[in-house]
Amino acid sequence: MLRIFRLPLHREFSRMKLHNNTIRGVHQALDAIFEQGQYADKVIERTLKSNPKWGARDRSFIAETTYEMVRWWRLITYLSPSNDYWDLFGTYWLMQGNALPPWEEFERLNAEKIKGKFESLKNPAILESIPDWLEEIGKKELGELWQAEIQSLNEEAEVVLRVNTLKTTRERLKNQLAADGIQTYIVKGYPDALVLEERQNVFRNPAFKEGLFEVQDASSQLVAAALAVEPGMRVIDACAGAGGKSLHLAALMENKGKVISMDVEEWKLQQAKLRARRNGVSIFEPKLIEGSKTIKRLKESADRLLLDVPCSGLGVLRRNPDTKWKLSPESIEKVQQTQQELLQTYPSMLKPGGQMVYATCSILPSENELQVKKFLESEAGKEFQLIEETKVLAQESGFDGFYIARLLKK
Ligand SMILES: C[S@@+](CC[C@H](N)C(=O)[O-])C[C@H]1O[C@@H](n2cnc3c(N)ncnc32)[C@H](O)[C@@H]1O
Repeated sequence: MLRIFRLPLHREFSRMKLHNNTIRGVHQALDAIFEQGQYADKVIERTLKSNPKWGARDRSFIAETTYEMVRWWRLITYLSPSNDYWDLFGTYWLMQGNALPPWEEFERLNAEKIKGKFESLKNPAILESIPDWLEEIGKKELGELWQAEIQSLNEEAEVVLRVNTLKTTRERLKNQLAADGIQTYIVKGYPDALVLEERQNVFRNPAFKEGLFEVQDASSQLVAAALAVEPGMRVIDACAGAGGKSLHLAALMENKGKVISMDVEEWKLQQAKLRARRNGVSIFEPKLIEGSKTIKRLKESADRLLLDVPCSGLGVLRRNPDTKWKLSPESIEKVQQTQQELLQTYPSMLKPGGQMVYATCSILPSENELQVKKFLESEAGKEFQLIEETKVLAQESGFDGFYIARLLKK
């Protein structure tokens, strides 16, 4: 069998008979992602809902094939004889060393030709399936670390759970999931994490519905932990989104004190509210940011402040491979401006002697240590001191790329 490069080989799928209508499901999803610019996770959710007759294996085939094709889109389109969806799927299928059935839809595909084209390919951006501008930025910012980093970010993400210690322990949850046939393992350095041995949908499991865990990458679990919270504190999570880190903070605080979860998007805070209820978190207080007044009213009111700022998301490409096709140098520049604006204004909410964490899910120094440096050198940063910073690269951790800086307000 021909296997021309290191695309993850889904053995389960390669033995599977191809069905015309599941491949059409993949086409439909790709069309919504690339032609209509929709987000991959939402598209897959909707595509799967649109056909209740698909069984569990068909569903995971559609979801995983779509994700992998999005990840390797540039390389696939380069190797494919045309941009027709059948040619693109057929190319992807052959690239993994699978055989194609003798259907007329696949008539134009020639495995040897594809292999030859791949072997003579030298352009690193096409080989890693990223836009040219990203290859340039990555090389400029990360130097010799870039090649291994982008390779690592092109791998399939593991599914990691964060145990809700307000309701259970890691050991108990591990056993409970094992009894349901879900095997997990623990990783040193991540006290609340359980990693699934095999990718599967855990949202239907009763333990999820009871709020015993959340799905949250291991690197992301380091963020709330870095804030050194204690029960009884007043903590502001200023970019709380749907509350992933607020829930973790509340668990670390043993549900004592207050977590004020702020965001500019009301619908995200509504989601956070539902999750807080499921998690048994009672110290959660959502607060919509309506302008600079909301920030001013909270002047020097927090013992701890989390700035989990909007970012390029380049550290979480494993999970959101469509990000690389949606970003641009301009959009990264814009988000960097927002990051510095938030750094200039939000720390006013912290009490003197309080601590804050600035975090991103990016691997670019220009969103990370250089932003913190700029802040510390500015008027607003004069009273702050950097205590520690952690640069999490995917190639070293095996999980998402993150940046976490802890600062003290003197
Ligand atoms: C990286 S996400 C936060 C993820 C979240 N902390 C979690 O753990 O799930 C950044 C969030 O910042 C929010 N945001 C964007 N502009 C903002 C602003 N000016 N002030 C506060 N939050 C903002 C976005 O809506 C988004 O939810």
